[in-house]
Amino acid sequence: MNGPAPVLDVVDLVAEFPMGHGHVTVVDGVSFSVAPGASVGLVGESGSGKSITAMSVVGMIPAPGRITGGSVRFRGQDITHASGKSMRALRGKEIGLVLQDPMTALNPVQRIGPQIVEAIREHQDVSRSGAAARAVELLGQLGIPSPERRFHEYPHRLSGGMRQRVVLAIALANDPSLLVLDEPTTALDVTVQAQILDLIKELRTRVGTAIVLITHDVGVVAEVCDDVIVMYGGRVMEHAPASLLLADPLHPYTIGLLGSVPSAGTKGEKLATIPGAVPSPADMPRGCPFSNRCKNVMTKCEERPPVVQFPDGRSVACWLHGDAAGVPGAAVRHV
Ligand SMILES: Nc1ncnc2c1ncn2[C@@H]1O[C@H](COP(=O)(O)OP(=O)(O)OP(=O)(O)O)[C@@H](O)[C@H]1O
Repeated sequence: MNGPAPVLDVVDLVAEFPMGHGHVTVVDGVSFSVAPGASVGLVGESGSGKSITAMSVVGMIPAPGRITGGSVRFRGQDITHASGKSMRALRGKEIGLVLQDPMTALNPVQRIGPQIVEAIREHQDVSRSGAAARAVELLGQLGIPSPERRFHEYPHRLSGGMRQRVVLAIALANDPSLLVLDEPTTALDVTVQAQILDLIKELRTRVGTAIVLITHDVGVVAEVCDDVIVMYGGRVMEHAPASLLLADPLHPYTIGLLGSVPSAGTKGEKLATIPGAVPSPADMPRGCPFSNRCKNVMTKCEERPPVVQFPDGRSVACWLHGDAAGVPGAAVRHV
């Protein structure tokens, strides 16, 4: 790949949880990279491995889960198996993180303002009053009314959406190089969502922050993401520039997720529901994990599909495209 060195480079990542005498693989050979100022969206149904991918990247895979293959590089440094201490230091400053449950990131017995102030002062040489002013400014930018008053509230006094914005304020406070967001706007109303997306975009251009964003919202994908990774059964089914993926999805799973008439105009719409349910990781079909729900299933799908890389930047793991070796410029990678 040409251009600036990626902020984040994930190669063939595998993550497993122990089960009985064996284990289940919940992230299975995921690769992607994010350049400075670029953004990648992770989409897919619940249980497809998006959160565990994101948590593996930031060193927070919940025990007893662990990374058993592949690598994660942050600004050129291998952090795949970095210690908890060094990852905590990175997460405070260079990696901003917003997970689904905002309470896990907040101290319930400390007022929210001082929590943001502490996050700033831990990594920047600023006075307490300077950091407090910055905290109030951030809360205001995130659409929190009366931020000076809210500064003194405890987390439990705030609604879920407000708490989520406090976590965002902490994640944004130190101008991180990488921002990992798991459904950051799901609980929020449309106006606040738009404010937050604007702030994320501003950070990309001003600081060059690289973004990894998990979302169920097609509108958010269209608005924020340069590239999209569609996951299912822990695997990448399709990876493409967002505009191409929304206009012309290749994988039957992506087509199902986007509904029958996908277009970049499906703003604010949730991903569609596909008949059938995601099997548990232990019951995934062999070969293509989507084969037992796929309208286009073929005998061949009992074998693991190769990843076909098209010259326009799209890649897809599906036997329907498995003969793309004949397409000029296409590359087929057997995994
Ligand atoms: N602590 C855990 N122990 C065992 N299995 C887990 C654990 N956490 C997640 N899993 C399993 O890992 C798989 C991937 O889960 P993950 O949370 O990454 O999916 P997801 O795509 O992010 O879904 P959602 O959109 O609901 O967050 C699921 O099958 C889930 O059951």
